[in-house]
This record gives sequence, structure tokens and C-alpha cells, in this order.
Amino acid sequence: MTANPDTATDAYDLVIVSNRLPVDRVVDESGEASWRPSPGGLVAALEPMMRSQDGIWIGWAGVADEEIEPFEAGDINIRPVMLTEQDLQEYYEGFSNDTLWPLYHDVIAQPSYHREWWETYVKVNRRFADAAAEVAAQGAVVWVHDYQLQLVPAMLREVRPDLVIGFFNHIPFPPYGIYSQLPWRRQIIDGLLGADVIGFQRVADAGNFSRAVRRLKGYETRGPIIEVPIDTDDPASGSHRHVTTDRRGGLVRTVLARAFPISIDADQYQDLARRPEIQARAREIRQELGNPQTVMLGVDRLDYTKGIGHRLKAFGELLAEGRLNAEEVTLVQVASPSRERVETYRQLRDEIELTVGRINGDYGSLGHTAVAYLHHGYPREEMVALYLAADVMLVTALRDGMNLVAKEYVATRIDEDGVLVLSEFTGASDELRQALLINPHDIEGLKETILQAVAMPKRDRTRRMRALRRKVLTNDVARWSASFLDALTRSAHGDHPLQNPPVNRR
Ligand SMILES: O=P(O)(O)OC[C@H]1O[C@H](O[C@H]2O[C@H](CO)[C@@H](O)[C@H](O)[C@H]2O)[C@H](O)[C@@H](O)[C@@H]1O
Ligand SMILES: O=c1ccn([C@@H]2O[C@H](COP(=O)(O)OP(=O)(O)O)[C@@H](O)[C@H]2O)c(=O)[nH]1
Repeated sequence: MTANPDTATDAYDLVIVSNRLPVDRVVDESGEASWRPSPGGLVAALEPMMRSQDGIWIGWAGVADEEIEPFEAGDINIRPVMLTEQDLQEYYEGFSNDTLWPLYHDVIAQPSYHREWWETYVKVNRRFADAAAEVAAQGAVVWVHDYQLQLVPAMLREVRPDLVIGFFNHIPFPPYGIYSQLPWRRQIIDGLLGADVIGFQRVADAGNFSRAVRRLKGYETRGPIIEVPIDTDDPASGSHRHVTTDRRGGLVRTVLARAFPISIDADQYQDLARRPEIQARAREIRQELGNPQTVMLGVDRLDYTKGIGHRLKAFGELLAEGRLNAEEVTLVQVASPSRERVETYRQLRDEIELTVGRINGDYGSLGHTAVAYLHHGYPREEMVALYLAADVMLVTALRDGMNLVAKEYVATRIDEDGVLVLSEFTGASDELRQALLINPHDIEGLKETILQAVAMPKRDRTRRMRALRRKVLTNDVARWSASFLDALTRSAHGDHPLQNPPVNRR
């Protein structure tokens, strides 16, 4: 750690910036509160690097109107950013989750456009950028995460051109025809282009972004490289890290926009799956369900992007047609609470719970529930027990940046059993080609695939699961973060890898 000469605060060589901090507040028996690193994959991936490179994490602690001093949780240095109740409503629930989220997920729900939400989004992004500028050492690497903070890269570059800035978008980037609806479409592109490297989940997302840059800014792109003209009248223009000339001899900085598909800490899931008490819990879950022949599982945040309604429709029709029998097959649906103050999410909850009630009323019996519906968030141990208990995993998202649940199911299945039904509209489907791939809008196709999964012979299940496991165990989250940071460090020396990584589809 060094001191930042401008602010006399501690300065760090690696700064991670994300909307949510990777810590949970825990209260002990005496009522004393403390912070514990949350078990998210991003922390697992970045923790070793943060330790070796002297890092700090900047983000919101999850409660409004509370000014929290910097602290350490585990070995992670934390610098909280305060959000007021109004920020929460306009920046997080409003612009992030009621404008950008539906727009970036193919307008499955109607995005709301409000100028005051935009203004708060700008203001809060500035607060995050200022916090990063304050703690970053000279020439530090700053890695900004996700759609809530798309303006931070340019805001940061403006005040700290010495920094190496990366941005990773965890959700899809939409095709131009959809993106162009956004009243602030140019400002967002300018914000992102402040980064040296912009990472996306899928090759298609990176392509959509480059197209938006060409259409809205008229900048040249060469494969994943974007040439951003430098304004030589700007006094800061001389301090850009890597400057080159374009075809016409103008000065440009280069930005790399490429796919870096995220993954999970696969070893951690395998280790949990080997634990006898978790295996016992998996058996207990099946018993609690009345030992049905087949357990199907869905695990999602209760979000309209996840296609929970489509899944229930297909399952309900199969029961109605007598092609599945509720005495033999149970669907466990974990729908973890999410963004509950946003109206679209409230409506979704009502719709889903009405549908579940109807299916159970029509096809359940005293001894057998057709859909075991759980509106809770579960710890990782319970998730792994559920994955082990499930013969068929249903991932039917209408659009999803990656979908880590699909990868977790595969990593957990150390017995090389279980069938993954996976929507082609997830980022995960680019890699997990041996899953049973489905179009969730095609209800007849989904029904046929569910029946195929239920009836699949053991030999085929093993063959597919073995191939899926090879992918997930090789491309884990440590590899993901290392490859992103490697691209970022190389970009600092003007060395951009020109290609998207080959997506291993075999
Ligand atoms: O913070 P919340 O509003 O409660 O939402 C939870 C997170 O949801 C989103 O997850 C995405 O990232 C995953 C990992 O890259 C990816 O697999 C998934 O497809 C995405 O939906 C969101 O991007 C996060 O910022 C939220 O914290
Ligand atoms: O009750 C739950 C439900 C979900 N998850 C975790 O939440 C993440 C969901 O990630 P995904 O990429 O599938 O979707 P997102 O919710 O980020 O859009 C996964 O790690 C799940 O294991 C969890 O820990 N408990």
C-alpha cells in the first residue's frame, strides 16, 4: 500500500468497483454486527489477486442512508459507497433495474425512461468514480463491474488518465435495434469507452456493442479493437497511456471489446458435493418429497428473465396430458426473492404463485406435491444438496448473461449423472453444448425435451455430463479473472490480443 499524494489516503494497486460489496453483515448472539466475505464466485476469483496485489473493493453495503467507514473483512479491504433512500429508488431500483435491466434483456418487460432516474444514475456513478480515484495508486488497475456503473470508466479516466481501466458487463448487451431506444445511448457508450478493456459474456454481446459504437459514434473498429479519437485540444490528451494513429493519421486510443465468459469456483462445488453430510441432505430432500422417481429442479432469482412461467406452463401441460404423473415426478422450484420493491417483480411473483397454486390444486394429492415452490434464498451447502438430489435441472431463461446455476449443477455432479436442460438464450449455452438445448418460447419443444430428459438412459446421461464437466472444470472462475486481468495489463502496454477467445463448442 502507498499513500495517494493528492488525498493523503492509502492507495492500492488493484481496485475492484461493483454496485454490491462482496460482504454480508452478520450479527452475533450479543447483537454485535460485523462483516463477513459473502461466498460469491467473484470474491473467490479475485481474493488471491487482491491479496497479492494489494487490492481494495469499492461498493454499496446493501443498506440505505448509512455512512460506513472503510474496513477489512477476511483479508479484503473494503471501501463502502453510501446510497441514500432516494439513490436506491432512482439509481438502483429505477434506472438500473427498471430501465437498463429490461432493455438489455431483449425488452421482455417494458423499460421505463425517466429523466430524474438518469440524473441520479449519473450522480451515483460519479460518487463511485470519485471513490475509486481517491484510493487508486499511480498506474493502478481498476476493474469496474456491471450495468449499474457504465459511466464510471470515462469519469475515472477524466480525472486519472494514469489508470488502467477494465469494465465487465455481467448481463447481455442488446442488439442495436433495441439499444437505440435508450434516450441516453450516446452517453453510455462514451462512459464505457473510458475503459481500456470491455468484457462481455458472449461473442454476440461484444459484437452488439461494437455495432452500437459504429452507429452512434462513427468510430472505426478492427475485430475487437475500437479506435477512439483523441481530442488534441484537451489538456489531458497527452497523458493517455497508449496512443496510435488511425488510417487517416489521426490520433486514437485503442479499446479492446471482447468476450470473457464468466465461470464458477468449480473445485469448491466438487468439494461440497463430496461432503458426507451434504450427500445425506440430498437423500433427505428426496425423502421429504416422498421419494418420487424423478426430481426436477429450477433455481432462479424471481426475475422475469428466467422463464419460470414458461417452465411451469410446460410442466403443467405435461401433467394435464397425462404424459407426466405427479405421483412420479416432482418439480422443485427455488425462486429467491429479488428487487421486491420494483412493480414488475411484484407482479411476476403474483403470476408465478397463482400458476403454482393452480398446478398443485389440479394435480397434487395429499402425499405428493406437483411443484415444491420455495420463495427463499439458500446457502451454498443447501444448493449443492439440491443439485445432487435433482435428476433433471431446468434452466429456461428467456435471456441471461451467463447463468451460473447451470455451471454449478454440472460442477456438483461428481457422480457424472443428471441431465441439464438449458436455454439457448443463456451465455452458458455457448459452452455447454452437450446439455439438452431448448428454446423456452417453444412450449411443445420444451415439453418434448423434458420428457427426453426424464427418460434418458444412464449411459447417455453419463456421456453428456462427462463432457459438460470437462468444460466447467477447465474454464473456472480463476481462469476467467486471470484472462481478463492479463488482457488489461497487456493493454497498458498497447498489446491487445486481436481475437475473441475461441469458444470451445465441442
Ligand atoms: O444485486 P441484485 O440486484 O440483487 O441482483 C443480483 C445480480 O444479478 C445479476 O447477475 C448477472 O451476473 C451473473 C454472473 O456474471 C450472470 O451469470 C447472470 O446471468 C447475470 O444476470 C447482475 O448482473 C448483478 O450485478 C447482480 O448483483
Ligand atoms: O437460493 C439461492 C438461489 C441462488 N443462489 C445463487 O445465486 C447465483 C445466481 O447466479 P446466476 O448467474 O444463475 O443468475 P443471477 O441471479 O446472477 O442473474 C448462483 O450462484 C446460485 O447458486 C443462492 O446462493 N441461493
